[in-house]
Amino acid sequence: MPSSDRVPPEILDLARSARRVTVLTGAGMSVESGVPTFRDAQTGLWERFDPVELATPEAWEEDPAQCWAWYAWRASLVRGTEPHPGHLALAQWQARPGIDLRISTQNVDALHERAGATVLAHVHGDLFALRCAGCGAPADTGYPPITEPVARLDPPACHQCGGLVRPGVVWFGEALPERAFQDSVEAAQEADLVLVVGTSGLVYPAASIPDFAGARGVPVVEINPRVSEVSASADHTWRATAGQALPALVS
Ligand SMILES: CC(C)NC(=O)[C@H](Cc1c[nH]c2ccccc12)NC(=O)[C@H](CCCC/N=C(/NCCC(=O)O)S[C@H]1O[C@H](COP(=O)(O)OP(=O)(O)OC[C@H]2O[C@@H](n3cnc4c(N)ncnc43)[C@H](O)[C@@H]2O)[C@@H](O)[C@H]1O)NC(=O)OCc1ccccc1
Ligand SMILES: [Zn+2]
Repeated sequence: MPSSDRVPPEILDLARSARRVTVLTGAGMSVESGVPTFRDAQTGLWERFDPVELATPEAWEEDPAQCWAWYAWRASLVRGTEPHPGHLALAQWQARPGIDLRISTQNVDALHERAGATVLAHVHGDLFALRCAGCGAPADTGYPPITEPVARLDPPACHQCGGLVRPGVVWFGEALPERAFQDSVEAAQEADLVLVVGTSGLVYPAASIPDFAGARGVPVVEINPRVSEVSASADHTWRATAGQALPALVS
Protein backbone atom coordinates (compact mmCIF):
# COMPACT_ATOMS: atom_id res chain seq x y z
CA MET A 1 0.00 0.00 0.00
CA PRO A 2 1.67 3.36 -1.10
CA SER A 3 2.13 5.28 2.14
CA SER A 4 2.10 9.01 2.64
CA ASP A 5 5.57 8.93 4.21
CA ARG A 6 7.00 9.06 0.69
CA VAL A 7 5.17 12.32 0.01
CA PRO A 8 7.38 15.44 0.28
CA PRO A 9 6.16 16.94 3.59
CA GLU A 10 5.47 20.43 2.21
CA ILE A 11 3.24 18.85 -0.48
CA LEU A 12 1.49 16.62 2.08
CA ASP A 13 0.70 19.66 4.24
CA LEU A 14 -0.79 21.54 1.30
CA ALA A 15 -2.88 18.52 0.30
CA ARG A 16 -4.08 17.86 3.83
CA SER A 17 -5.16 21.49 4.43
CA ALA A 18 -6.70 22.12 0.97
CA ARG A 19 -10.51 22.14 0.64
CA ARG A 20 -10.71 23.41 -2.97
CA VAL A 21 -8.31 21.40 -5.14
CA THR A 22 -7.96 21.83 -8.92
CA VAL A 23 -6.13 19.09 -10.83
CA LEU A 24 -4.84 19.72 -14.38
CA THR A 25 -3.92 16.47 -16.14
CA GLY A 26 -2.09 15.63 -19.36
CA ALA A 27 -1.09 12.52 -21.25
CA GLY A 28 1.33 11.46 -18.51
CA MET A 29 -1.72 10.82 -16.30
CA SER A 30 -2.77 7.91 -18.53
CA VAL A 31 0.62 6.36 -19.36
CA GLU A 32 0.45 3.75 -16.58
CA SER A 33 -2.90 2.63 -18.04
CA GLY A 34 -1.16 1.93 -21.36
CA VAL A 35 -2.18 5.09 -23.27
CA PRO A 36 0.96 6.52 -24.93
CA THR A 37 1.84 10.16 -24.37
CA PHE A 38 2.43 12.49 -27.29
CA ARG A 39 5.99 13.53 -26.85
CA ASP A 40 7.85 11.00 -24.70
CA ALA A 41 10.93 9.69 -26.47
CA GLN A 42 10.38 6.48 -28.44
CA THR A 43 6.91 5.84 -26.97
CA GLY A 44 5.23 9.14 -27.78
CA LEU A 45 2.56 9.17 -30.49
CA TRP A 46 4.23 12.10 -32.22
CA GLU A 47 7.37 9.97 -32.49
CA ARG A 48 5.47 7.57 -34.76
CA PHE A 49 2.79 9.73 -36.34
CA ASP A 50 2.90 13.30 -37.64
CA PRO A 51 0.39 15.51 -35.77
CA VAL A 52 0.16 17.85 -38.76
CA GLU A 53 -0.85 14.86 -40.87
CA LEU A 54 -3.46 13.63 -38.45
CA ALA A 55 -4.60 16.20 -35.82
CA THR A 56 -5.47 19.37 -37.80
CA PRO A 57 -8.59 20.55 -39.70
CA GLU A 58 -6.44 20.75 -42.83
CA ALA A 59 -5.44 17.07 -42.49
CA TRP A 60 -9.14 16.19 -42.17
CA GLU A 61 -10.06 18.22 -45.27
CA GLU A 62 -7.13 16.68 -47.14
CA ASP A 63 -7.73 13.01 -46.22
CA PRO A 64 -10.54 12.27 -43.73
CA ALA A 65 -10.12 8.49 -44.16
CA GLN A 66 -6.51 8.67 -42.94
CA CYS A 67 -7.52 10.72 -39.90
CA TRP A 68 -10.52 8.51 -39.09
CA ALA A 69 -8.39 5.36 -39.27
CA TRP A 70 -5.90 6.82 -36.78
CA TYR A 71 -8.58 7.91 -34.29
CA ALA A 72 -10.37 4.57 -34.62
CA TRP A 73 -7.07 2.86 -33.71
CA ARG A 74 -6.54 5.19 -30.72
CA ALA A 75 -10.15 4.58 -29.58
CA SER A 76 -9.59 0.81 -29.71
CA LEU A 77 -6.33 1.23 -27.78
CA VAL A 78 -8.02 3.36 -25.09
CA ARG A 79 -11.00 0.99 -24.83
CA GLY A 80 -8.50 -1.81 -24.03
CA THR A 81 -7.16 0.09 -20.99
CA GLU A 82 -8.32 0.51 -17.41
CA PRO A 83 -7.97 3.46 -15.01
CA HIS A 84 -4.93 3.01 -12.72
CA PRO A 85 -4.58 3.68 -8.95
CA GLY A 86 -3.79 7.34 -9.71
CA HIS A 87 -7.14 7.86 -11.46
CA LEU A 88 -8.90 5.99 -8.61
CA ALA A 89 -7.13 8.10 -5.95
CA LEU A 90 -8.39 11.34 -7.54
CA ALA A 91 -11.95 9.98 -7.65
CA GLN A 92 -11.63 8.93 -3.98
CA TRP A 93 -10.31 12.34 -2.96
CA GLN A 94 -13.10 14.06 -4.92
CA ALA A 95 -15.73 12.00 -3.06
CA ARG A 96 -14.47 13.06 0.39
CA PRO A 97 -16.93 15.22 2.36
CA GLY A 98 -15.92 18.90 2.45
CA ILE A 99 -13.57 18.52 -0.52
CA ASP A 100 -14.28 20.44 -3.77
CA LEU A 101 -11.94 18.74 -6.25
CA ARG A 102 -12.20 19.83 -9.88
CA ILE A 103 -10.45 18.04 -12.76
CA SER A 104 -9.50 19.81 -15.99
CA THR A 105 -7.88 17.45 -18.47
CA GLN A 106 -6.13 17.72 -21.82
CA ASN A 107 -6.74 13.98 -22.25
CA VAL A 108 -9.38 12.70 -24.63
CA ASP A 109 -9.53 9.18 -23.10
CA ALA A 110 -12.36 9.40 -20.49
CA LEU A 111 -10.25 7.40 -17.96
CA HIS A 112 -11.02 9.87 -15.16
CA GLU A 113 -14.75 9.23 -15.61
CA ARG A 114 -14.20 5.47 -15.83
CA ALA A 115 -12.47 5.73 -12.44
CA GLY A 116 -15.68 7.29 -11.04
CA ALA A 117 -14.54 10.93 -11.06
CA THR A 118 -16.47 13.92 -12.41
CA VAL A 119 -14.47 15.96 -14.91
CA LEU A 120 -15.06 19.73 -14.98
CA ALA A 121 -13.49 20.29 -18.38
CA HIS A 122 -12.10 18.34 -21.34
CA VAL A 123 -10.13 21.25 -22.80
CA HIS A 124 -9.01 19.18 -25.82
CA GLY A 125 -12.31 17.43 -26.29
CA ASP A 126 -13.33 13.79 -26.03
CA LEU A 127 -12.34 10.97 -28.39
CA PHE A 128 -15.74 9.30 -27.96
CA ALA A 129 -17.92 12.40 -28.43
CA LEU A 130 -18.43 12.04 -32.21
CA ARG A 131 -20.12 14.74 -34.27
CA CYS A 132 -20.80 15.63 -37.88
CA ALA A 133 -18.02 17.77 -39.39
CA GLY A 134 -20.70 19.39 -41.55
CA CYS A 135 -23.78 20.26 -39.47
CA GLY A 136 -22.25 19.51 -36.05
CA ALA A 137 -24.97 17.04 -35.09
CA PRO A 138 -23.82 14.54 -32.42
CA ALA A 139 -23.27 11.06 -33.91
CA ASP A 140 -23.65 7.73 -32.11
CA THR A 141 -21.99 5.63 -34.77
CA GLY A 142 -18.96 4.84 -32.58
CA TYR A 143 -15.66 3.59 -34.04
CA PRO A 144 -15.12 0.25 -35.75
CA PRO A 145 -12.94 -2.03 -33.53
CA ILE A 146 -9.42 -2.15 -35.02
CA THR A 147 -6.31 -3.50 -33.29
CA GLU A 148 -3.51 -2.46 -35.64
CA PRO A 149 -3.15 1.00 -37.19
CA VAL A 150 -4.57 0.85 -40.75
CA ALA A 151 -3.78 3.47 -43.37
CA ARG A 152 -7.31 4.54 -44.25
CA LEU A 153 -10.88 3.95 -43.12
CA ASP A 154 -13.94 5.81 -44.40
CA PRO A 155 -15.67 7.84 -41.67
CA PRO A 156 -19.38 7.11 -41.20
CA ALA A 157 -22.02 9.45 -42.65
CA CYS A 158 -24.12 11.85 -40.59
CA HIS A 159 -27.80 10.81 -40.25
CA GLN A 160 -28.92 14.44 -40.56
CA CYS A 161 -27.00 15.81 -43.52
CA GLY A 162 -24.91 12.97 -44.90
CA GLY A 163 -21.73 14.81 -43.93
CA LEU A 164 -18.70 13.02 -42.47
CA VAL A 165 -18.60 12.11 -38.76
CA ARG A 166 -15.42 13.28 -36.98
CA PRO A 167 -13.81 12.68 -33.54
CA GLY A 168 -14.91 15.16 -30.83
CA VAL A 169 -11.30 16.19 -30.15
CA VAL A 170 -9.80 19.71 -30.54
CA TRP A 171 -7.34 19.73 -33.40
CA PHE A 172 -4.30 22.03 -33.62
CA GLY A 173 -5.51 25.40 -34.93
CA GLU A 174 -9.02 24.83 -33.58
CA ALA A 175 -10.42 26.84 -30.70
CA LEU A 176 -10.87 25.15 -27.35
CA PRO A 177 -14.45 24.57 -26.15
CA GLU A 178 -15.19 28.07 -24.72
CA ARG A 179 -16.67 26.97 -21.40
CA ALA A 180 -14.03 24.29 -20.84
CA PHE A 181 -11.13 26.75 -20.92
CA GLN A 182 -12.93 29.46 -18.93
CA ASP A 183 -14.11 26.98 -16.27
CA SER A 184 -10.56 25.63 -15.97
CA VAL A 185 -9.09 29.11 -15.47
CA GLU A 186 -11.70 29.95 -12.80
CA ALA A 187 -11.15 26.62 -11.05
CA ALA A 188 -7.40 27.29 -10.98
CA GLN A 189 -7.87 30.83 -9.68
CA GLU A 190 -10.37 29.85 -6.94
CA ALA A 191 -8.45 26.83 -5.62
CA ASP A 192 -6.45 26.38 -2.39
CA LEU A 193 -4.14 24.06 -4.28
CA VAL A 194 -3.48 23.33 -7.97
CA LEU A 195 -1.94 19.98 -8.94
CA VAL A 196 -0.44 19.71 -12.45
CA VAL A 197 -0.08 16.01 -13.31
CA GLY A 198 1.67 14.57 -16.37
CA THR A 199 1.83 17.40 -18.86
CA SER A 200 4.80 18.80 -20.81
CA GLY A 201 3.14 22.23 -20.72
CA LEU A 202 3.87 22.72 -24.41
CA VAL A 203 0.36 23.06 -25.83
CA TYR A 204 -1.46 26.39 -25.55
CA PRO A 205 -3.67 27.85 -24.32
CA ALA A 206 -4.09 24.85 -21.91
CA ALA A 207 -0.49 25.27 -20.73
CA SER A 208 -1.32 28.79 -19.49
CA ILE A 209 -3.92 27.60 -16.94
CA PRO A 210 -1.43 27.05 -14.04
CA ASP A 211 -0.17 30.62 -14.51
CA PHE A 212 -3.64 31.98 -13.69
CA ALA A 213 -3.39 30.18 -10.32
CA GLY A 214 0.14 31.43 -9.68
CA ALA A 215 -0.97 34.99 -10.42
CA ARG A 216 -3.54 34.62 -7.57
CA GLY A 217 -0.93 33.20 -5.17
CA VAL A 218 -2.49 29.74 -5.33
CA PRO A 219 0.22 27.10 -4.67
CA VAL A 220 1.00 25.02 -7.79
CA VAL A 221 2.42 21.50 -7.33
CA GLU A 222 3.78 19.59 -10.33
CA ILE A 223 3.75 15.75 -10.39
CA ASN A 224 5.93 14.57 -13.27
CA PRO A 225 8.90 12.17 -13.36
CA ARG A 226 10.69 14.58 -15.70
CA VAL A 227 11.25 18.32 -15.96
CA SER A 228 8.58 20.09 -18.04
CA GLU A 229 7.64 23.60 -19.16
CA VAL A 230 5.55 23.81 -15.97
CA SER A 231 8.45 23.05 -13.61
CA ALA A 232 9.88 26.57 -13.54
CA SER A 233 6.61 28.20 -12.48
CA ALA A 234 5.55 25.46 -10.03
CA ASP A 235 5.99 26.15 -6.28
CA HIS A 236 6.80 22.47 -5.67
CA THR A 237 7.76 19.64 -8.05
CA TRP A 238 7.48 15.96 -7.21
CA ARG A 239 9.48 13.75 -9.55
CA ALA A 240 7.15 10.79 -9.39
CA THR A 241 4.60 9.12 -11.63
CA ALA A 242 0.86 9.74 -11.36
CA GLY A 243 0.32 6.09 -10.40
CA GLN A 244 2.85 6.33 -7.53
CA ALA A 245 2.21 9.86 -6.27
CA LEU A 246 -1.58 10.29 -6.21
CA PRO A 247 -2.43 7.17 -4.11
CA ALA A 248 0.29 8.16 -1.60
CA LEU A 249 -1.05 11.74 -1.49
CA VAL A 250 -4.62 10.61 -0.90
CA SER A 251 -4.01 7.71 1.54
C1 LIG B 1 2.47 22.24 -29.98
C2 LIG B 1 2.25 23.71 -29.66
C3 LIG B 1 3.44 24.51 -30.00
N1 LIG B 1 1.08 24.20 -30.46
C4 LIG B 1 0.07 24.81 -29.83
O1 LIG B 1 0.04 24.99 -28.62
C5 LIG B 1 -1.05 25.22 -30.73
C6 LIG B 1 -0.74 26.57 -31.37
C7 LIG B 1 -0.64 27.64 -30.42
C8 LIG B 1 -1.67 28.36 -29.93
N2 LIG B 1 -1.18 29.29 -29.05
C9 LIG B 1 0.17 29.17 -28.98
C10 LIG B 1 1.10 29.89 -28.20
C11 LIG B 1 2.41 29.54 -28.31
C12 LIG B 1 2.81 28.49 -29.20
C13 LIG B 1 1.85 27.78 -29.96
C14 LIG B 1 0.54 28.12 -29.83
N3 LIG B 1 -2.31 25.26 -29.97
C15 LIG B 1 -3.45 25.03 -30.69
O2 LIG B 1 -3.48 24.81 -31.87
C16 LIG B 1 -4.74 25.07 -29.88
C17 LIG B 1 -5.35 23.65 -29.76
C18 LIG B 1 -4.41 22.69 -29.14
C19 LIG B 1 -5.13 21.35 -28.91
C20 LIG B 1 -4.55 20.27 -29.79
N4 LIG B 1 -5.15 18.98 -29.46
C21 LIG B 1 -4.61 18.08 -28.68
N5 LIG B 1 -5.19 16.87 -28.43
C22 LIG B 1 -6.48 16.54 -29.06
C23 LIG B 1 -6.22 15.86 -30.34
C24 LIG B 1 -5.71 14.48 -30.17
O3 LIG B 1 -5.62 14.00 -29.02
O4 LIG B 1 -5.43 13.88 -31.19
S1 LIG B 1 -3.12 18.48 -27.89
C25 LIG B 1 -2.40 16.98 -27.35
O5 LIG B 1 -1.14 17.38 -26.82
C26 LIG B 1 -1.41 17.76 -25.51
C27 LIG B 1 -0.18 18.06 -24.71
O6 LIG B 1 0.57 17.06 -24.39
P1 LIG B 1 0.71 16.54 -22.87
O7 LIG B 1 -0.61 16.09 -22.36
O8 LIG B 1 1.44 17.53 -22.07
O9 LIG B 1 1.56 15.25 -23.23
P2 LIG B 1 3.10 15.21 -23.67
O10 LIG B 1 3.28 13.92 -24.35
O11 LIG B 1 3.53 16.46 -24.34
O12 LIG B 1 3.86 15.18 -22.24
C28 LIG B 1 3.62 14.10 -21.35
C29 LIG B 1 4.19 14.52 -20.01
O13 LIG B 1 3.89 13.49 -19.07
C30 LIG B 1 5.04 13.17 -18.33
N6 LIG B 1 4.91 11.77 -17.90
C31 LIG B 1 5.31 10.64 -18.58
N7 LIG B 1 4.96 9.53 -17.86
C32 LIG B 1 4.32 9.97 -16.72
C33 LIG B 1 3.72 9.33 -15.59
N8 LIG B 1 3.71 8.00 -15.48
N9 LIG B 1 3.16 10.10 -14.61
C34 LIG B 1 3.18 11.46 -14.71
N10 LIG B 1 3.73 12.15 -15.77
C35 LIG B 1 4.29 11.40 -16.75
C36 LIG B 1 6.22 13.43 -19.27
O14 LIG B 1 7.40 13.70 -18.52
C37 LIG B 1 5.73 14.68 -20.03
O15 LIG B 1 6.08 15.87 -19.34
C38 LIG B 1 -2.17 16.62 -25.04
O16 LIG B 1 -2.84 16.93 -23.96
C39 LIG B 1 -3.08 16.29 -26.20
O17 LIG B 1 -4.37 16.74 -25.90
N11 LIG B 1 -5.72 25.85 -30.59
C40 LIG B 1 -5.55 27.16 -30.81
O18 LIG B 1 -4.63 27.78 -30.37
O19 LIG B 1 -6.54 27.69 -31.59
C41 LIG B 1 -6.37 29.07 -31.91
C42 LIG B 1 -7.70 29.52 -32.25
C43 LIG B 1 -8.32 30.40 -31.38
C44 LIG B 1 -9.57 30.89 -31.73
C45 LIG B 1 -10.19 30.44 -32.92
C46 LIG B 1 -9.56 29.52 -33.75
C47 LIG B 1 -8.30 29.02 -33.40
ZN1 LIG C 1 -24.43 16.45 -40.41
